[in-house]
Amino acid sequence: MSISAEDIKKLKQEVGIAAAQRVKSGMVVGLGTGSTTAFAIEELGRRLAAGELTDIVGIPTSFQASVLGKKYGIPIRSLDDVDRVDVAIDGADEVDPHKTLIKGGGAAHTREKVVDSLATLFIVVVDESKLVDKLGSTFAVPLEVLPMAISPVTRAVEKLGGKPDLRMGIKKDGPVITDQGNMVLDVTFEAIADAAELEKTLNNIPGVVENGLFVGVTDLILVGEFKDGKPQIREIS
Ligand SMILES: O=C(CO)[C@H](O)[C@H](O)COP(=O)(O)O
Repeated sequence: MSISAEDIKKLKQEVGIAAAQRVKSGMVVGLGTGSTTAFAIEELGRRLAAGELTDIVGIPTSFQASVLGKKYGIPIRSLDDVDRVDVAIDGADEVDPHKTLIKGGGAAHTREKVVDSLATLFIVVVDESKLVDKLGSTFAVPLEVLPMAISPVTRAVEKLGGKPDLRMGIKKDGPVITDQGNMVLDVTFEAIADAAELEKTLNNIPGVVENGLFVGVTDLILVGEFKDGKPQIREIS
């Protein structure tokens, strides 16, 4: 049974709020990127304004997360200002049964990997449509690539059996440019047998800044799903 866009939005909201409710006063919080995390950031702001939370700071994983954090009154800091990240809340494009992720639908996976990997507790927030048996079945692996290296990186991933596609802007002519001024190649692989190995192989190609495979980083997944017609949250740890 397919879920409507409205129902998916509802599930994103539920898991975003649930993740934000796990944050405690005094914590350094990694603020992920995307429509699901946006609900978490909004809930953090609501809790701060209501006095349920005090003294948190947010480490944004993108320009967009920074803008949202400021909008909702979360003090924004950089990794230079803190010595730890207590919890990070972030979305994903695919989640497999080993808690391995593909991220980067918002072209923010490079900063996301830095912040999410540092977190003592990394919470992934997704609706049930993101769960897959095999990684790569619905989403390509995004690579952030230095613009001057697009051609050699394209050839290198083709040699690995991947089909690269330069990500183009939707409301912009030309390629998507990341927060770091780079481009994104979305690479489709027929099968990803060993995600850990592929993550390393891709990052070893000169010119690749980071790829969207997140292996061994996830601590907890909150999945929004419908059961008996009602939205509920399943925890996978
Ligand atoms: O990796 C990401 C951005 O780079 C997002 O977390 C991912 O694309 C999920 O987004 P959404 O919550 O909007 O479905």
